[in-house]
Amino acid sequence: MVPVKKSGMIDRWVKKHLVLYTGATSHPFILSIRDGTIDFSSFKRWLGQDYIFVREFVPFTASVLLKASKNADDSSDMEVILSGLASLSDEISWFKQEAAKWDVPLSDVIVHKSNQNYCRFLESLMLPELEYSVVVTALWAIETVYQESFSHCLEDDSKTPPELLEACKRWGSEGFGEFCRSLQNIVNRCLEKASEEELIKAEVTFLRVLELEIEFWNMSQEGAK
Ligand SMILES: Cc1ncc(CN)c(N)n1
Repeated sequence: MVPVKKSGMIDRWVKKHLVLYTGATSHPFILSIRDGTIDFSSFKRWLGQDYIFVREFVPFTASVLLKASKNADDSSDMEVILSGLASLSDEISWFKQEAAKWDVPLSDVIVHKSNQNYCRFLESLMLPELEYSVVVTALWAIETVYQESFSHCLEDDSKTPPELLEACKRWGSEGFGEFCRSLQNIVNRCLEKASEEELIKAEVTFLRVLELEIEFWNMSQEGAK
């Protein structure tokens, strides 16, 4: 008999919320990179705002790591999350280099409302009372939106401008995909054991991440409103 692979909660949620998920992972901003029509001023806007976001993302990821060290029932969770945290150091350096290349003064970036909302949401997830299963779901969702999005820009028939290939490879490459799959396995395992209340909280958190990611892409594409 062929063993039937039990699909995890994440697959079920992605199917259930496919419209919102696709909205975040195939946003017009990303599609404009993929088809080569992107307006470089949008890319520069995204660059400056995302630098601010990533700086906020560091303490959030550290807070997930702390919860993993206290609550994870598999010690390898800590190693996966630590590798993600460690790579953010390189990511910040990359943003600084890229900003210099594109003439984006990072010290003068005015934090856009959508970015402020997202950073505030990250702060709310750092509260100690928030369960590990909920915050690791958020970490998975945040990383996966970038992974899926940028991987579209590396597909064979994409016309991604050469100047943007490095950015696309940072998140769209197989290595980052492997990291996201490891996070997905952690989330599925945590959710299998979660209470009904925790499951609802994790699903709501997943949906909020998708909404905030869409708003972030909208801001990058449309500019400050
Ligand atoms: C808004 C946003 N979302 C996700 C990522 C990937 N760490 C990011 N850099 N920025």
